[in-house]
Amino acid sequence: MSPDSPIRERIREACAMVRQKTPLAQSFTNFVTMNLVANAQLAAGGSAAMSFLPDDIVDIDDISGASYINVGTLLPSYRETLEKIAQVFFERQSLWVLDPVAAGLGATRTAILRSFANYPPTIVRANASETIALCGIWGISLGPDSHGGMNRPAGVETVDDVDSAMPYAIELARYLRAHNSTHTAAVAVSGECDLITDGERSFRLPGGDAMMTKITGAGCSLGGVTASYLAVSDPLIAATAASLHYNRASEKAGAVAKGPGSFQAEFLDALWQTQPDEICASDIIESR
Ligand SMILES: Nc1ncnc2c1ncn2[C@@H]1O[C@H](COP(=O)(O)OP(=O)(O)O)[C@@H](O)[C@H]1O
Ligand SMILES: Cc1ncsc1CCOP(=O)(O)O
Ligand SMILES: [Mg+2]
Repeated sequence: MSPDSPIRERIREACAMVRQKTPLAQSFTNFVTMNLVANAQLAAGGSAAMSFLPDDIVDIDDISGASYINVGTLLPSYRETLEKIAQVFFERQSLWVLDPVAAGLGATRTAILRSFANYPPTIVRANASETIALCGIWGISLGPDSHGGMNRPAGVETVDDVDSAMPYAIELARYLRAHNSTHTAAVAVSGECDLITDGERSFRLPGGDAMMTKITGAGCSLGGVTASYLAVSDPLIAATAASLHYNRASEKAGAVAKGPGSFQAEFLDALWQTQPDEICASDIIESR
């Protein structure tokens, strides 16, 4: 992507707006990484609120710029609760991000994710295996020889690479645009070289530090920060800006950290310190 692409100015503007407006993006997320989600949203410039009760979620939605649902840890009540919340978001045309953590693993998680097909999010943020598995659960395939779907549960970590998930991500983004209530969407597939697509345009985002795979919550917190950006920009720009912010910050953290513990602390500092001009100047490889 050329240095003078209009996309870069939209990314810079989104980064500036998150800092200026401190948008609230609420989260219904897992217990393992909830604290990092909130701290990453604050370090990126946003504000956070975590809730698990449908009526509370709706009240917070009234004052939120976007919301985030992450299915990493489940309780028995979630089977009904999460479908109801997604339906309310759909009816209210609320903007929201889904992280389908461990998609394909377990009957309850699969039933919850399947229910979201009727009330889909604005953005799906996932690793490659979760992206492929979610397409299988929602009946989105690439044709007779595609392998995606429920037969590839990977747990929390990916067992696929971003390149193999790319055709699925493109179809998934097209599904979101056709079926969600705002008809705008993006899919962010994280990995060694991230992919962001709206079903028409696709960006590959090289860089970032591999130590991100050694802290739990790197992906979950990226989902939360993506929601912070969605509160101030359109889905394609929000997903791109959040992922670029993460990559530039993780590179800074990787340069000074001595292991995963100091890396996480250095990463939060770097999220806070990394500026819009640096983020929008990132290497972005566009493919159509
Ligand atoms: N090999 C890697 N090198 C650099 N950055 C990576 C690598 N793998 C993942 N990341 C980054 O870590 C963050 C979380 O991605 P990932 O680990 O794929 O999500 P999840 O934790 O949901 O599986 C993203 O910002 C992604 O770009
Ligand atoms: C370990 C674990 N178990 C259920 S959720 C979770 C955290 C996953 O975090 P991430 O997807 O960001 O690695
Ligand atoms: Mg994850």
